[in-house]
Amino acid sequence: MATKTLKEYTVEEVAQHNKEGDLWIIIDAKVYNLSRFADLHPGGSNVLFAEGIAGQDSTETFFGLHRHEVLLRPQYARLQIGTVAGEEESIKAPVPGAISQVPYGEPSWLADGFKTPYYTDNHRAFHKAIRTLMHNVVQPEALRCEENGKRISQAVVDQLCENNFVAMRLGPGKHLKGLVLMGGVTKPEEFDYFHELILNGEIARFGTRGFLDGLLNGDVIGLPPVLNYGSPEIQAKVVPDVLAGKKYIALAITEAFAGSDVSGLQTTAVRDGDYWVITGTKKWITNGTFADYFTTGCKTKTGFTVILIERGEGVSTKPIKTAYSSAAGTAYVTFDKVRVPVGNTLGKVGNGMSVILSNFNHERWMITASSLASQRLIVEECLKWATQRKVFGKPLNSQAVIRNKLGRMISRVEACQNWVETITYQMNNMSYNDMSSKLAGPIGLLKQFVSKCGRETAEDATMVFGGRALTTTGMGKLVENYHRTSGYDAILGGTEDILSDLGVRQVMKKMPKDARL
Ligand code: HEM
Repeated sequence: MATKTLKEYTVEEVAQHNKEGDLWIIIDAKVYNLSRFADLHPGGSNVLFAEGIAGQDSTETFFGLHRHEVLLRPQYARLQIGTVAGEEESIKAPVPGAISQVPYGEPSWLADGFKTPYYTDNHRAFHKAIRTLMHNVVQPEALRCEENGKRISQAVVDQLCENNFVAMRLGPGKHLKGLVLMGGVTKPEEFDYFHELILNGEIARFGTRGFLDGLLNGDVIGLPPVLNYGSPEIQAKVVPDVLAGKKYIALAITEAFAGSDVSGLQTTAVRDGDYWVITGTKKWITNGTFADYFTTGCKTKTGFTVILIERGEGVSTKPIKTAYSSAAGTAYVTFDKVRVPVGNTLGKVGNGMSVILSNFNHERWMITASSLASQRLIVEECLKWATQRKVFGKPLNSQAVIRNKLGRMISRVEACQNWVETITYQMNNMSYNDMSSKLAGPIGLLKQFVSKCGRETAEDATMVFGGRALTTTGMGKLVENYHRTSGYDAILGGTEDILSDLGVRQVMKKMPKDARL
């Protein structure tokens, strides 16, 4: 495709084109011909003919009203006809894989001059590879799906799975053996919880919370019970296809009748020879609209049992409308006398509670890691906005009340980051049994703390952005999405109140009998 040659113009030449039918403006040393676009401009045409805009350098006004990405969209980029002689652009397009230079825009291990006890050169290389892949492949898809509510496309899943994305999201372990991770950047035996922490953060940086759950979170919580408790036959049938992105799986525990109080579940599995006959409903099932398998909590004669159900006769799913995008595939699932081979039982009959509990720490930590990265993105948005937005002739950050909010946002996200990293370090260095017994309480407390901090930051960010935080497009769109959806982090995987309670109950259990003031 032929590229347009850009001419150089002087400021005086541009100034001649300042009327209807002949309108040029300068934004950041680039000359745009808006003559034909003016009538199509979403902000109206009259604002473009105002004094100080038509034929003039409108950089400051432009960045008070638009995100930079507007200029990068192909339909607008082609309005550029030249550059201003002797001037250079100062606001650069984001480079795939680049590190933000905004203070606190990145965790400190990525900031210039800061040291870290946790991350190695391999984590840095891995981070760069993941961020580049996310920028090039996932971000455009995330923005599209968040808006149109469609599930992630198979083409994008295929590209992700070429890098063994689903396998990495399950964390370190023997399921990684023999796989090539991110084109070989990290060897399976090198992959640790800090790699996974990086991955969980990078997928959460688009301000698209519904899509984030649609990015195969069902696999992350639905597959581990199969990996850890499924028979060799079931594993051979299910695991390779799910890791390859050919099939999808969802965790189906919660019901309209019962959530955390698993004993109240009403989905029943009754034995009929070599089959279970399963009847019941499940609600809020992430990725359920497109899942091929359901890791399902059932009431059996003796207690609670987890059974893998394949989509087929008697299984139906319908989307539930929730506050976030239906790209998450949140479903209401109905099982109507579904016949499932007894061999699909995961773990022992009646032992479902330990099957489910075994993955809770990982799930909660995973939600926390993504929640933390979304929170940091909002801090970065606020720092940028408070600097570029002028009120009464001064930047927003010249107001003490705004600086105070920023100070609290930064402190919260840094506190969360440090705690998440400390827990991640423990996960890296503890045996599985130690993790189960020692970390359930701390991870519960960590998750409720991070989500609570996130919701406070969502409130503060809304005040900083004002009306812009209420619109799904434009300057405040990320803040709008975060404010509307940060409650998901506070609820999915265990609500804040329940997790806080869990943490304290663990403390009570471990209090020394002779502790006295
Ligand atoms: C290359 C030049 C320009 C392009 C491509 C452009 C494009 C757009 C787009 C796509 C929107 C919709 C909101 C969004 O998605 O961010 C918008 C809104 C707007 N634009 Fe422009 N614009 C340009 C220049 C200007 C200039 C120079 C002004 C100066 C007054 C202006 C004033 C506005 C206003 C007031 C809005 C409404 C903002 C809001 O609703 O908050 N635009 N423009």
